[in-house]
Amino acid sequence: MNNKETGKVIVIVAPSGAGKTTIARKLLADYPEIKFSTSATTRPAREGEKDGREYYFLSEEEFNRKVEKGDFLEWESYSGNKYGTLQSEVDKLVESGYFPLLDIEVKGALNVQRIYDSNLVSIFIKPPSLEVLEERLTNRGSETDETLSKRLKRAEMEMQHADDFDYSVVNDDLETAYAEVKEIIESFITD
Ligand SMILES: Nc1ncnc2c1ncn2[C@@H]1O[C@H](COP(=O)(O)OP(=O)(O)OP(=O)(O)O)[C@@H](O)[C@H]1O
Ligand SMILES: Nc1nc2c(ncn2[C@@H]2O[C@H](COP(=O)(O)O)[C@@H](O)[C@H]2O)c(=O)[nH]1
Repeated sequence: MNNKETGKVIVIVAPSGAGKTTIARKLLADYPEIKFSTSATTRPAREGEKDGREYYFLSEEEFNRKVEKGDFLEWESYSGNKYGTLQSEVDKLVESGYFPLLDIEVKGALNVQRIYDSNLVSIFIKPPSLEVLEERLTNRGSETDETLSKRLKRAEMEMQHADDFDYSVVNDDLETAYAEVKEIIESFITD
């Protein structure tokens, strides 16, 4: 499948810790025609993360310059840092015939959804409960007490937006959730 003419975009959205990156990675491994749209962020890199792969890691000043230049399709502040989708990143992938996959938070996803409209599919990944979400974030070991509590607080608001997206999938058992996501994606990219 080639996406150059159609310019379709895939958005996976979820509260932090629900498992969207885990599901996105499985999609990227199974579908060579789907490519990750690398976002920019002011958050420091986690262990094992590489600049230009997980994110473009920017200083606050570099990020703000890009905002002023209008380089972002969307951007948001999240848990004390800024995150944004670069229009050039999405365009580059479409130009090369790929389906860009955006792994972004709720407010940014709502904005991108408005822009791409019917050329976009959005899937909200739900954790089985907020307790499980906390457990997953804690086990991931990526958060301090402060960032964990900010993310959980934000998750409560984000969960209320589940119905604003095209589909919502509960990520309790990973393989079951992934099978549901695959079905949605296959129908979108072949349509
Ligand atoms: N179905 C599942 N059952 C148990 N653990 C899971 C499941 N899905 C994901 N996880 C684990 O939960 C943690 C959070 O998953 P992941 O990093 O994919 O979340 P995320 O939604 O991308 O978070 P963030 O928005 O912060 O990047 C990871 O350690 C992951 O291995
Ligand atoms: N609005 C946007 N949100 C983004 C973007 N890139 C990532 N994200 C989301 O931020 C949170 C936190 O991510 P983390 O890597 O620090 O755990 C998470 O929900 C991401 O999906 C973006 O470009 N725009």
